[in-house]
Amino acid sequence: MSNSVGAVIVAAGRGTRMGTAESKQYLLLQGKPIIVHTLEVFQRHPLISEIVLVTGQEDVDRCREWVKAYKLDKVSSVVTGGSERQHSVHLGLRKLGTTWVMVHDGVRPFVQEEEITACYEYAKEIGASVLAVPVKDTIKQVDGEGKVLSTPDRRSLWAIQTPQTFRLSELIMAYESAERDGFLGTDDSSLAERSGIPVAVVEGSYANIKITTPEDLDFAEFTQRNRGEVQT
Ligand SMILES: Nc1ccn([C@@H]2O[C@H](COP(=O)(O)OP(=O)(O)OP(=O)(O)O)[C@@H](O)[C@H]2O)c(=O)n1
Ligand SMILES: C[C@](O)(CO)[C@H](O)COP(=O)(O)O
Repeated sequence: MSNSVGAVIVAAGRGTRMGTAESKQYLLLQGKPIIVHTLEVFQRHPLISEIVLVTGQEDVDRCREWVKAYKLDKVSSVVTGGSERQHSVHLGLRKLGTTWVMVHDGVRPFVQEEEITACYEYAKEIGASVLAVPVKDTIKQVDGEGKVLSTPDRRSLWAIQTPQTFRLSELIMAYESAERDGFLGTDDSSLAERSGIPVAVVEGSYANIKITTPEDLDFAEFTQRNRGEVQT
């Protein structure tokens, strides 16, 4: 049976927490849109055979231009996303034709090749996988009035990232089930978990940030500069 691996890269958000006129995924990092940096990581990865990019309706044309300009020939389609991340992912899943899918945030350009490989290996072994890091801060559950309810044991807490890796057919079923039930999750794994799919955590790097607020841009510039990226 084919073990082909594809990626759905989601970049249809508005980036409100960034507070910029330009959506954060299109802000320049070392002269290149953040989304292009992210796409290039998966374009370069030998495991990935197909990429579907999900973006805002008004950005489809310029994304298609960037796909051509940066020779991102693994991108098979650029599609319009939805009002929530979950809707965007679902629209992307429908366009992919591989056995496995890695769902990845377009604003996480610092994922490393070996992390992508590890996510696939663990997903093959366990059923599904998510890249993550152990939390460094103490986490507390707090009620609506700001009163501390509990302090979970930190040793069991992980900060979940992307890519999140699944058998495409299983993730599509999980998405359809969530849609039927009106369930809205903040990541893909929560939909898989509720459908009974076992998910493994793959320890990654704290550098695999989701560029979300202005201070993340400073970190992103520093990281990109210090990675000495070979301009392609
Ligand atoms: N309707 C949406 C919402 C989010 N995303 C994508 O999902 C990823 C993670 O979402 P987030 O960081 O929350 O991005 P935004 O929703 O754009 O940010 P904000 O919540 O600050 O508006 C991003 O690459 C974003 O573009 C998407 O494709 N479709
Ligand atoms: C999917 C995710 O990046 C895992 O941490 C996160 O849940 C996305 O949340 P957002 O609010 O859509 O950025």
